[in-house]
Amino acid sequence: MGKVYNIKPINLLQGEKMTDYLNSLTKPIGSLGAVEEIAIQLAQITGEDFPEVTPTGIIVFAADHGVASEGVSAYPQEVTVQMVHNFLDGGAAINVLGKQIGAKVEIVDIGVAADMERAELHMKKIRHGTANFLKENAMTRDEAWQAIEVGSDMATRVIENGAKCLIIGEMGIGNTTSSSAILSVLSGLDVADVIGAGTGITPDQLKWKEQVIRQSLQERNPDPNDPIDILSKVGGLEIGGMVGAILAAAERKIPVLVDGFISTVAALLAQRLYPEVKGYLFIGHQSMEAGHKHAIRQLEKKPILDLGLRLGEGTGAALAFPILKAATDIVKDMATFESAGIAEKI
Ligand SMILES: Cc1cc2ncn([C@H]3O[C@H](COP(=O)(O)O)[C@@H](O)[C@H]3O)c2cc1C
Ligand SMILES: O=C(O)c1cccnc1
Repeated sequence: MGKVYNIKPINLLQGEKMTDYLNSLTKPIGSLGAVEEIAIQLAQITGEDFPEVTPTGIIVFAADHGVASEGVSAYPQEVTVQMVHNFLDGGAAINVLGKQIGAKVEIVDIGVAADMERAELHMKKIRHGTANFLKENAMTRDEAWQAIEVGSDMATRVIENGAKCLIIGEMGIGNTTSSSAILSVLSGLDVADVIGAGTGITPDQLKWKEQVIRQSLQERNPDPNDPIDILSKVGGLEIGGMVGAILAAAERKIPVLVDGFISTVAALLAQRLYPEVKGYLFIGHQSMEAGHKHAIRQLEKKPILDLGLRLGEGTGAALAFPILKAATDIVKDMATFESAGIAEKI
């Protein structure tokens, strides 16, 4: 069994207080649209009159997938470790976008197949990649819980170092296959509806990917009502890490800015473990990956941006972050009708 997380429902009363305050600011009521909705949710999450989201922390969990050996990705498995070096050298998209929003990017090896030692890398390897879930369970239940704990410990550290908002990202060749398998089980949707081209596979490879997932789900038969059974049978270690990070942030009333398909599937697993988690989540963007809209719908959420991204790493979340910051600035810096001496609605 894993650790128990004490996740409280969000504070609806604080949200009502924020609505009243937003209505007192010098603008027609509701005219800042989704930005106002975000401000209200941030108030509900933090319980604060003036919520803050800076500094924000980014955690990228990296791990390999045994199922990659089935040829379900457009790139070879070695790209995972090569990208980890790239993250540490500052050359990946998430480094650039993280820098733009003043966020530190923490990289966690939670299950990369290759061994590496780098000063800035958090070495938390649980195993050298998952097993090929077409042939056997991806990992044990115990390893699934360990992954969740690594993620929650990591998020706790980032939050204790001052982060007021958490962005989660991932790197793992083959992880759209794992995420589609998880989503199909959690949603009951057919595999064909939740698969996509990932890193850019051909239509023929996509058919094969569908077949691999279909057969894996038949063989492994994960229990739709047991998120840990699903994670251990067809999941990934970086997905478990993201689940744990989300739970730890929610426990500490820290908003989580979720990225694309893979991280939203992790958020869905977290929500199935602890339904209250939902209130703490923002979905940064709508990914091009076909299953993402279904994952978002399962969470009854709306993505902040829709820019045609299909990358992961936390990039779409980092791009959406300035909208969250804008919501907090509006609340903090706008004049009220009273302070500015402007006539209110008749
Ligand atoms: C160079 C490179 C950088 C990436 N950064 C994120 N991903 C994304 O692509 C992978 C998932 O797609 P699939 O399931 O098709 O392998 C994950 O690593 C995801 O983070 C990348 C992929 C590549 C090739
Ligand atoms: O949306 C994502 O997170 C995504 C999509 C394609 C490939 N990698 C990640």
